[in-house]
Amino acid sequence: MSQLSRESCEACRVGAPRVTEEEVKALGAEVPEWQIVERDGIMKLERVFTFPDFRQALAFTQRVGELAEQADHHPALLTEWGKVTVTWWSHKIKGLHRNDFILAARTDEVAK
Ligand SMILES: C[C@H](O)[C@H](O)[C@H]1CNC2=NC(N)=NC(=O)C2=N1
Repeated sequence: MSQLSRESCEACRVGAPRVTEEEVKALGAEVPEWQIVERDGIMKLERVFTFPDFRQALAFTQRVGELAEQADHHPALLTEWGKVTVTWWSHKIKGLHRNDFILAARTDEVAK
């Protein structure tokens, strides 16, 4: 279990600081399989997970949903036959917060 995945998420609030460029570099190194993408001017953290079939993709989707509920911090999830695209960002700050990297690390844990 990675150090980052064990960190606790702080409550997401309007006005919370987005991660700086330096933090993106440092945190990104802890979740190297994730890409930083920008959509509608919002920086997001995204990874595509692949599976042997739809049933296993769906089971993984459920596990990610559970960890999101536990953290009260939710991703966008696209579930397809054999793959799931997970995208994390913080809606309230329209960008990336440390929480998003913590939850990306936790997502990697439940993919195993
Ligand atoms: C009311 C509820 O706690 C908030 O809307 C939470 C829910 N989940 C969330 N998830 C994400 N990714 N960003 C948020 O700002 C957010 N806010």
